[in-house]
Amino acid sequence: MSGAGVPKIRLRGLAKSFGPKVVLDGVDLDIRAGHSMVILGGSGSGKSVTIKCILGLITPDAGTIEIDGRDVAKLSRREREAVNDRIGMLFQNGALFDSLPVWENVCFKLLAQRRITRRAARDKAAEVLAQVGLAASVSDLYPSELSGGMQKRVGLARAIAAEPDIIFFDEPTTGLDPIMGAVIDGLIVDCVKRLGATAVSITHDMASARRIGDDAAMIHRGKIVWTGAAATLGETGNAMVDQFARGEREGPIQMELRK
Ligand SMILES: Nc1ncnc2c1ncn2[C@@H]1O[C@H](COP(=O)(O)OP(=O)(O)OP(=O)(O)O)[C@@H](O)[C@H]1O
Repeated sequence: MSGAGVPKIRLRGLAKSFGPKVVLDGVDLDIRAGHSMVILGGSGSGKSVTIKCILGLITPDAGTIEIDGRDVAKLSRREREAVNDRIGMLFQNGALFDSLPVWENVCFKLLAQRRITRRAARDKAAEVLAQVGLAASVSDLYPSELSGGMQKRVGLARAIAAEPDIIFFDEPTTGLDPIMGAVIDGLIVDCVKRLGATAVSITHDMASARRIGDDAAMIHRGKIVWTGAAATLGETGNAMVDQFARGEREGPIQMELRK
């Protein structure tokens, strides 16, 4: 458990370059426990690289990542694995395994870690599918037999099945029609609340950002240039953030691109 005031995730001076290309240039960010943070930024601004650093998939060149107040670089491999076991992830394209039926996809992590029998996994899958509004009969279908919205729901069910306390959402509404996007956002909010989890989302969809976020942060040129309430997006008073949130061609970001 986090103590009062200790962020669930704290990034300080996070830096990462690929060859000569500086992607993260000193990212400082606090993500509050039990809250939902939305990370905004242009294409290629380093949102995914930031999340991959937190997940331990990319090693930063400099800076620290603390989860529950502990510097993850100082954890043993076993401790790091234990941290990752408490993290769920909804990938942009669902990333479901085509060769496995829905129920095995949903309980993949629990089965792989032998935390559940195959029989119990079927029951667990039905229970979690119900939480994302899918009937138990979907359990035996394969991902190719599902619509995009259903695949997203199954991906969400998989992300929450192991009852994580941190969940990452990578562009959860991309590729969905606006109504299905709103439905998925509602499910995300419900599931995160039910688990009492900390959520971190990447999205380019401002309506979605306002719906799922408590807090928002904008990354630009490898740094966090603004943090504030997600509800204020578009009217933050920060010209860069408001331009981005409103999708306006003219503004400080455009001026920089012209240089
Ligand atoms: N493994 C890698 N090797 C080399 N360059 C990389 C690698 N991963 C990311 N990059 C580069 O880092 C930059 C930031 O990538 P990242 O995927 O974090 O962007 P993003 O903000 O998530 O963008 P988008 O919104 O388009 O998904 C890009 O220029 C990308 O090409």
